[in-house]
Amino acid sequence: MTRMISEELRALLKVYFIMGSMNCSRPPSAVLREAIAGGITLFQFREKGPGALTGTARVELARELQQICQRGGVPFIVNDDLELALTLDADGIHVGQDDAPALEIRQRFGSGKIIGVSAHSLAEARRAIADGADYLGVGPVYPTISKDDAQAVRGTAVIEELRAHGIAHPLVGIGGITAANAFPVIQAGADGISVISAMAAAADARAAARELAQVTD
Ligand SMILES: Cc1ncc(COP(=O)(O)OP(=O)(O)O)c(N)n1
Ligand SMILES: Cc1ncsc1CCOP(=O)(O)O
Ligand SMILES: [Mg+2]
Repeated sequence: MTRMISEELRALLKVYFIMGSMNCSRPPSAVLREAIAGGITLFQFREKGPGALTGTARVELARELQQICQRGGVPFIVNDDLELALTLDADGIHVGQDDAPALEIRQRFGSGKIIGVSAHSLAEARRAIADGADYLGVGPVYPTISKDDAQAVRGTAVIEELRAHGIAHPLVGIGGITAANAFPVIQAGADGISVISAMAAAADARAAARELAQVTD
């Protein structure tokens, strides 16, 4: 399979939902179905941190959510775990600066898969692109309650800096993004936004997804 062209990927990044069971007070399957009905364009399975499932239960949840994505026509990305991504034949993987390098992931995962890499600076973005990243996750833009070890809040400055230095790669902003504060992220040059709590903790994930989709359209 050939690498996904940037324009196709840019469209997939518009409303990128990231979730694990520990982010939900309702069954994750129900939250994901609602989010898909509301118009999410990409989903990342991120089952980690306090209260996260492990072992077989984690793999079973991943399979269940992958099936929901497949039925809904939304690509399924795995956070961090290349073995899980390979086992499930996921559509892609997202890795950070402390995870396996994109170069190594590309060698094992194949050319048709989506590889996302977190970048907090111009240098990290350049390295990720050189290593074969398809898209960048840039943040935290705003304060977040969903990642204990998040780096310092950067506002939209890093996104602006990357675009000003000619980085045209597909990218999403991440960290504390809601429908109320998403527009500056797009204005700064992001192709889309990625969120956990704005959708996973919403009483109505479908409405939350719709509101976010309106901002990024
Ligand atoms: C789209 C997107 N952007 C950034 C991240 C953060 O990845 P990382 O820095 O590896 O942190 P963890 O999510 O693994 O805790 C992401 N997951 N997705
Ligand atoms: C995974 C991750 N990486 C940087 S911030 C963050 C958490 C985003 O979650 P929320 O949208 O709830 O702030
Ligand atoms: Mg990671």
